[in-house]
Amino acid sequence: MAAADVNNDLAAAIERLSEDGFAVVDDFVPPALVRRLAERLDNLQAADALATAGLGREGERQVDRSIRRAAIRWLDESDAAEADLLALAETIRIAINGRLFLGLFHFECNFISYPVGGFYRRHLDSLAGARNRVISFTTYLDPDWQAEDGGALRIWRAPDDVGPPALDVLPRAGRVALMLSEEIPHEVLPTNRPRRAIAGWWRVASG
Ligand SMILES: O=C(O)CCC(=O)C(=O)O
Ligand SMILES: [Fe+2]
Repeated sequence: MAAADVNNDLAAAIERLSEDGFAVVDDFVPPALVRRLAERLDNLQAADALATAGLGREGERQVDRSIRRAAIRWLDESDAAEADLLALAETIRIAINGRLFLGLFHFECNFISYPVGGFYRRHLDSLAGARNRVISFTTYLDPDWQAEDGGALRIWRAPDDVGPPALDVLPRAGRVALMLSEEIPHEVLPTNRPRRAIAGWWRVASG
């Protein structure tokens, strides 16, 4: 996809994000970068460098395998593929701030590796009022994902929405989903094949 198309798609997605609380952009992460990130995650996994995912921030981690079954590792700039993903996220941050004036500041993100049978039950990424995580980002690293592979990201419209979901997002390679962290409950349905994702959050400057 040409850069101009990507920018148009991103602008339209940010518009939907502000109206609906969530938006999905296909083919946002270029295939070559998806491959490098997938390889990086595989290498980390082979080196036993992933941690069992907990709930909440590092340091106050609780591991509850009835809520979440996955392994994670935080990204940083020291690996070239990770740095390129962080640079791409920075373009999203600037675009969101330019349109929605949210004052997004800090970004943190982690690789998530879900084994067959892995899942993440319905949750919000941030508790309202804490001004903690403001916008959530996810992207996916597995080629040729099909509906029967399971593992959809299931999204509802509001914290107290217990009706049918608004959307099931298949974790297709290159796809980016954005959500308002305090507003949009979501879950990862059990996956029938190993599922490689990156999830991140922008915060506003505190204080
Ligand atoms: O893997 C996904 O699609 C979403 C992950 C998620 O909701 C989270 O890490 O908070
Ligand atoms: Fe989440």
